[in-house]
Amino acid sequence: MLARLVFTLLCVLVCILFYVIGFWRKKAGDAAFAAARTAIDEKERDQYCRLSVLAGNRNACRMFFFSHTDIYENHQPLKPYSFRGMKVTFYGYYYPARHEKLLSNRQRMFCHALFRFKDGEIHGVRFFKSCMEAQHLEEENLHVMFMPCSSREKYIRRFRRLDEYISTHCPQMTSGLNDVVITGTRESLHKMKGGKKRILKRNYSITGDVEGKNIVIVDDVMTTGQSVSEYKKEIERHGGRVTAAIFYGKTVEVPPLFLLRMHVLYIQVKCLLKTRKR
Ligand SMILES: O=C(O)c1cc(=O)[nH]c(=O)n1[C@@H]1O[C@H](COP(=O)(O)O)[C@@H](O)[C@H]1O
Repeated sequence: MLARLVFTLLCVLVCILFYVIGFWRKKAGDAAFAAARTAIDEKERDQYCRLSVLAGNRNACRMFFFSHTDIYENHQPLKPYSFRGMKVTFYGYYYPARHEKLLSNRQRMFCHALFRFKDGEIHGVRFFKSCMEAQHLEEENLHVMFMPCSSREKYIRRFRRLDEYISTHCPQMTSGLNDVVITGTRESLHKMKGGKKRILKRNYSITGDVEGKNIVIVDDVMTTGQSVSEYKKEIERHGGRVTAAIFYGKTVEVPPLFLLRMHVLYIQVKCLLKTRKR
């Protein structure tokens, strides 16, 4: 009887202990995360962020990933790579708006610039030139085609300034802004369900003469790459040859949080061993 009572008491004590540890671990994680968000420089931000990850804070895991995107992503900005028969380059990483609070000032500014490009508020010439230079395409005879958007207004607003730039500053290139007619409106692609398996509703037709032309596609964001590859197929059905594609941003994909935690643990242990050796 007494043994059973002692056992029950011990179990209750252990539960209380776990609860208290969990409670303070969460508090410590939240505090470190708050410190990371208000840190004055990247180094301090990273240190607090790692502590918060170790204390189990999920947002800190995402923040850690965003600060080290280049380690996890297969492709780097302005480094061309092959994708479904095209050379692809992007200008920078795009972090979806829901993660805005976890970004550094530099990343936030980049995403704001991307949104302004999407809305036609900035011309995107620097992005265009940088990506074309990265692929050594500045001097090539190319026909530039723009990715059709959800409506005609958006399409013209977004790309008209690049169209002007190409017509006035790039004598060796031609702009295909008017090769496409947007026939109706469709939902924004990122709102469609189904990820890579979603069925894209085509709301445009190619009316310009693209036959035999060497084509580069320009778009704002690449996420799964499905829309650019469908557009490429459609252009090729009309006789064009799509050799390259450039994007203002490439959407990052957050890896499983568990992997991020393991990575942070590994880094912390390595740091600890290093300081003990000294
Ligand atoms: O404006 C969008 O629809 C959009 C928002 C967003 O957060 N991410 C995003 O990729 N898109 C659009 O989705 C298209 C790329 O999606 P994928 O086909 O998955 O590569 C581009 O035309 C983007 O404009």
